[in-house]
Amino acid sequence: MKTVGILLAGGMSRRFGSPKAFATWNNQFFYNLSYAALDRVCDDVIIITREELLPLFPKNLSLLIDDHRFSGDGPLAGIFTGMNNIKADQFVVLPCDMPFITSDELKRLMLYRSTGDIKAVKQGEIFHPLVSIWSGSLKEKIYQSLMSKNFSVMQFMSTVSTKWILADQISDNPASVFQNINKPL
Ligand SMILES: Nc1nc2c(ncn2[C@@H]2O[C@H](COP(=O)(O)OP(=O)(O)OP(=O)(O)O)[C@@H](O)[C@H]2O)c(=O)[nH]1
Repeated sequence: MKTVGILLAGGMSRRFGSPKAFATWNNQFFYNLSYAALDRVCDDVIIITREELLPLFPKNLSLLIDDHRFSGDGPLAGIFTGMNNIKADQFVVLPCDMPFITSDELKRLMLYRSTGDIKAVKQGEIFHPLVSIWSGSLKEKIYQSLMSKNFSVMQFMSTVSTKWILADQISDNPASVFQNINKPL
């Protein structure tokens, strides 16, 4: 079973004020922390970003810019871009703005038994749709959704079989781990 990591790093970071992928924690770029988590559990990892940010990343990493038909259309477009460029049975998706997630949580999410199309994390009333595992068979459906201008990840998830895994089932410290950084720390 081939597993590919998709690291979403193509957002505008309007609330943060500068590209979140290059924010730092413990002297490490956010994107690097998420990349390391994915790299430990996936066969390959691909960073999906936008053109302006491309030159900022090291050249040795696998990088793609969003499919030009859907550039600026949000994370679903990023996920499609990854799936459309690299074949895999499953894709482990992470955003670049949840830097405290480690390979431990991802491993436990991967091991969680589910027969659905998507497994994603829910923490109390908070949904984390971008901390998720997607079946490679969803590519065409995502394409149709984007073509119909339905860009919402949550909306897409409601149209397929999505299993929400409680954060405390895959983490011993979910409140610290599943922090979504939208504003400067
Ligand atoms: N590849 C790609 N990633 C995206 C896109 N939009 C958002 N993301 C990523 O998805 C994750 C969640 O993004 P958000 O925080 O919702 O949006 P943002 O644009 O980064 O931030 P705001 O401008 O403050 O809303 C982050 O990792 C973003 O980098 C996009 O159009 N393409």
